[in-house]
Amino acid sequence: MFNIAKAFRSISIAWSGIITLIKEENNAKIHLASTILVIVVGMNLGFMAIEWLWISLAIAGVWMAELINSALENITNMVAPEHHPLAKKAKDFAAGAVLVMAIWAAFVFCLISFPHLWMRLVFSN
Ligand SMILES: Nc1ncnc2c1ncn2[C@@H]1O[C@H](COP(=O)(O)OP(=O)(O)OP(=O)(O)O)[C@@H](O)[C@H]1O
Repeated sequence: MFNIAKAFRSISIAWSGIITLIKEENNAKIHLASTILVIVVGMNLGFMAIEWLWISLAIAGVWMAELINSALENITNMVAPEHHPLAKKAKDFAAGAVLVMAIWAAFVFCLISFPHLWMRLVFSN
């Protein structure tokens, strides 16, 4: 039978994972600042629904990549606390995944915001 209390507990645990990430990981603080900045800029420039769809996908993608990267980092640290070439590979691959998502997110943001900025410039004169 569906247990609503268990479902809420799972959500609460997942949320606390995100909070721990923000508290402990420097990159997550950068993602948080970028997320807030993008939302503020998007609201200011008046992004349309379809544009918010892409922006939100990009933001969620970066957060997902960072969460998975940090999970893999922790598992790697547990399995191989000493220096190991495979541990290095695992961490570097996971970090690469975050970089790929961050570059794509920056591309999406530029692609969406530049035409808005351009229109602002043209019609402000
Ligand atoms: N056990 C290890 N064996 C070999 N190389 C490692 C090991 N641990 C870390 N490294 C190398 O050092 C780099 C930095 O590792 P670290 O654990 O500090 O993560 P990080 O990249 O600083 O992540 P974050 O800043 O998100 O905490 C890794 O990307 C990897 O190249």
